[in-house]
Amino acid sequence: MALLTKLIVAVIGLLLAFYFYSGNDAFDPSTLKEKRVIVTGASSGIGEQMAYHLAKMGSHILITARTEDRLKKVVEKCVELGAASAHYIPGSMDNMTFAKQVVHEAEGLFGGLDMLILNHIGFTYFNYFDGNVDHVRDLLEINVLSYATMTVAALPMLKKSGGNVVVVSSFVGKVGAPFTVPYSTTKFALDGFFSSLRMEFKQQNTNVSITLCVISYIDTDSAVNTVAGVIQQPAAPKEECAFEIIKGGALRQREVYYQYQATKIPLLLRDWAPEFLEYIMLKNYDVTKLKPQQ
Ligand SMILES: NC(=O)C1=CN([C@@H]2O[C@H](COP(=O)(O)OP(=O)(O)OC[C@H]3O[C@@H](n4cnc5c(N)ncnc54)[C@H](OP(=O)(O)O)[C@@H]3O)[C@@H](O)[C@H]2O)C=CC1
Ligand SMILES: CC(C)CCC[C@@H](C)[C@H]1CC[C@H]2[C@@H]3C(=O)C=C4C[C@@H](O)CC[C@]4(C)[C@H]3CC[C@]12C
Repeated sequence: MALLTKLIVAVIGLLLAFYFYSGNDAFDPSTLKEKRVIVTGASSGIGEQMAYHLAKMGSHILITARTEDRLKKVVEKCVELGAASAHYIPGSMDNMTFAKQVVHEAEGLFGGLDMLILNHIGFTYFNYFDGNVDHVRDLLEINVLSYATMTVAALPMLKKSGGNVVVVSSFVGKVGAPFTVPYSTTKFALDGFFSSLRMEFKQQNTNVSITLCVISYIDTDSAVNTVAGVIQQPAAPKEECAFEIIKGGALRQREVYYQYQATKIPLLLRDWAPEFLEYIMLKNYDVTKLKPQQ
């Protein structure tokens, strides 16, 4: 019995060591120098911060979102920060022709592509599901189908460069959570699409990495304004989050967990103690602070 206990402790210790130390490979930001990168949803939030990190690393950057004046300002700052070059293309990702156009623009500007960072999301509400399935469909177009469309369009260039696809998902792309029904649906769909595609790439020896990023609550203006007061967990910094996403993509990691303790650790409970995880998550919500449905 004592031997069994020791064995269990040893196995748990090994598992913990594996979880904490795997993926902590050394990252050299200079590997991004002169690399050709697309960042979607880069007019604000995490996408904007990724553009600034890439600029400091000396990359060629093409950013996109709908709001042209904001994109222009981000590009100007990228140039100041040391980007090899910085460009923008405004448009909406509910239009698949535009999604392809962004990739073709990169081909025209850079003659190839090394990293495709898919980060944009369409607007959604943070409240009880209102029964509107049309909204779920519209959000799937913006949050998922445009990601698939851009990946397909970029694949020939990424195969040539041995490049990376980086997909920004969420903790709620792995576990369901209240007030995120349409949004969580789209993030789960990304996991199905990109995790399956990653395995096909392995079978076919396709030298393109796919990094799915599982992100916890981040202090972007839109997130903080949306969940204000309801979520008790503190928001993590967008600058660090953006850096960890780029790092994971450059290191060709299959998944990035940020913040680790707010994503990977609770996810250990998902398949083994789902009701306990639900209990912890519900404790984290203050429903009395919920804004009225808009
Ligand atoms: N913040 C958080 O707590 C968390 C965020 N994430 C993920 O991180 C990523 C970034 O989130 P965050 O920085 O908070 O979001 P923001 O709201 O700050 O940024 C969203 C970006 O997407 C653009 N966008 C919105 N609608 C469209 C559209 N129809 N077509 C094209 N672009 C559009 C916005 O610009 P514009 O309006 O000009 O088009 C903006 O650049 C998302 O994938 C999100 O799911 C994951 C977990 C937590
Ligand atoms: C272990 C648990 C305590 C963790 C619970 C964390 C939950 C509540 C966290 C994790 C991811 C978070 C959401 C997210 O991914 C992105 C967005 C989009 C943004 O525009 C509006 C806010 C929203 C819905 C976040 C809301 C809060 C979420 C659900």
